[in-house]
Amino acid sequence: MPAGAPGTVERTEGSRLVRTTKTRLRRARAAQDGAGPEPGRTPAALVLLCSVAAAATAVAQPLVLGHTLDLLLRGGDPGPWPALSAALLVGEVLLDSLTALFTGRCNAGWTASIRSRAFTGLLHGVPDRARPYSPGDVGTRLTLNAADAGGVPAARAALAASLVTPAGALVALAFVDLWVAACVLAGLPALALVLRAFARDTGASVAAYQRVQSQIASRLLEAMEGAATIAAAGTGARERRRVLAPLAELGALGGRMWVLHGRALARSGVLVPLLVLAATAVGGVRLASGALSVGDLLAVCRYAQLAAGVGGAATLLGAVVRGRRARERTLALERLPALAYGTCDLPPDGPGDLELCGVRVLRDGREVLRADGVRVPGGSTAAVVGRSGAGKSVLAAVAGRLIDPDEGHVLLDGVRLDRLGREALRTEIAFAFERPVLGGGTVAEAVAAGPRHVPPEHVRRAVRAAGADAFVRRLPRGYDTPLPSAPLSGGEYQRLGLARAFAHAGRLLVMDDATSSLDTATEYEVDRALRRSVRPGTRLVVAHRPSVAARADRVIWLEDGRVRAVAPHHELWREPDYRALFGSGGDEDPAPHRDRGARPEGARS
Ligand SMILES: Nc1ncnc2c1ncn2[C@@H]1O[C@H](COP(=O)(O)OP(=O)(O)OP(=O)(O)O)[C@@H](O)[C@H]1O
Repeated sequence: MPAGAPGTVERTEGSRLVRTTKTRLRRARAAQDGAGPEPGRTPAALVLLCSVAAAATAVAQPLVLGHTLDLLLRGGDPGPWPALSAALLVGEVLLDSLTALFTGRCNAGWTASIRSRAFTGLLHGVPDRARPYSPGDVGTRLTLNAADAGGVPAARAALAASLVTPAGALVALAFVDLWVAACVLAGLPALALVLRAFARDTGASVAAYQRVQSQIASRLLEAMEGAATIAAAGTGARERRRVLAPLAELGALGGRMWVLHGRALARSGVLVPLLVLAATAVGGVRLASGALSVGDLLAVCRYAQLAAGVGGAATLLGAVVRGRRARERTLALERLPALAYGTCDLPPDGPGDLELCGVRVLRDGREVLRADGVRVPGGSTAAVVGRSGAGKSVLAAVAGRLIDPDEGHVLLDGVRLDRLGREALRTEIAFAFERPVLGGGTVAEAVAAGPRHVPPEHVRRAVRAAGADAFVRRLPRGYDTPLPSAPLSGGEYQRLGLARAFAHAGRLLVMDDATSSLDTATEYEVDRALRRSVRPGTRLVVAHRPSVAARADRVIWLEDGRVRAVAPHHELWREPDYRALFGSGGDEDPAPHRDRGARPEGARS
């Protein structure tokens, strides 16, 4: 390919200059973004091509067969016509097989692509915005709906081709005999009306069916997650009724779709034979008057059948309608608002100064957080406290840019978080959660997984710091134990999440209730190890325990989404409202460990 040829681009790969086509480059970029390869248009075009070719052979057959029959009846030499008839028959079978093959490939390609786009949209989306979609709903959208949506291009191609046959048959019919063609043409509008009504009525039912289907999946998953609670409360029967409650509606909607389908088939099932009968009758009259030969009559009957075959498009039309509704559901995931990243970097070796300036977060029209002028100096620890629902997790998410505030901005070492590049953001800010999700792989792989490569010795150091080394070593294969088969308690799993955050700690570490499952002594040990062995930086710790607040340099006290005070724990402790947060009505501080090295009662040495 000559340099600078149209449609080509040059790029460097290491020291090599690589020339590639724009299409390939676009596909490679899509794959890099995690969107998976773009589906080629070829398979859908091939389905159309093969279906149209099959339709053309079907249309040609009656003419050729009729002519062959006439030649044979006359007793003369039929020449190449019998061979041509046989070739058309074989050709149609072959083309039908190819259509089936390409349809399968096309469906698989589109389904994979749609699923991967929806999945990428979900992963890139702001987590907060994905909240309305329950796991069961997401599962349905990514599986059933993606498969239905993936079938649309092939179904649409087949639908287009299925209209070629009746149209071609009508033209051929007109070529053989105008009277019979006029007779068939007169009946076609009735068939078209049947199809139109089917498409219109079925659309609404399909959308409702898909919604109810995902409702059941969501409830089932909720029940599975809460299996222990259900068993303990003895509410199995009630839960079963709750999960299956939408089944009646699903059944009714499914029944309605079958009724619509059946009605369309029945109507066309009555119309088609009537039409064929009328065409045969007109053809018979024309044969008797000598206007048609026997072969012509054969062709006329077959063409009337093919032209009336437009009724068979109902099934394909149903697939297209269902697929389009399903596509709307996968698109909702694909188009979840994603965070846009800037191009700025952080100043090298910054201490991790954090500042929230004029921050407001609104949800459903309600202000769930307002924080202005809240500063956490680099290298210090701030505890975020407040009653349940006060906005602690929202503040943590804004501070680490899991979500963007609706107003205001957050500064890290003087740089606005929304102007930072993705890499700088994710390598410099680490998160640990109450219920981490560590995925598959081995224990070591799960802890190492993250924005930067973590060597094995750092993994072990992080696991030790999180107080997880002892139980990890007791696992059947130690650090190489696959996580799904590791018998871990909630607290142990939480510590692995902490270990992952420690292994990737940058200049800001946000811990959202990440030690809630640890006993006080272990939590204290983890805190000490965090100060000693994890990369120094700023810590923002959402806490419910006074011991955590007491060890922090300052406490950000939230009340109903507003910052009530920012001060050290021992100063705030003088306020009865603050003490009440920790269930302490008296003046005695249950966590008198204000110094960094102080140790709670019961802590091991
Ligand atoms: N995506 C959202 N949509 C609607 N409301 C939301 C959303 N995210 C948070 N909220 C609301 O914001 C408020 C603060 O939530 P947040 O999770 O920050 O509370 P919290 O202080 O961390 O509570 P807890 O201690 O119980 O975890 C709550 O009333 C919550 O319902």
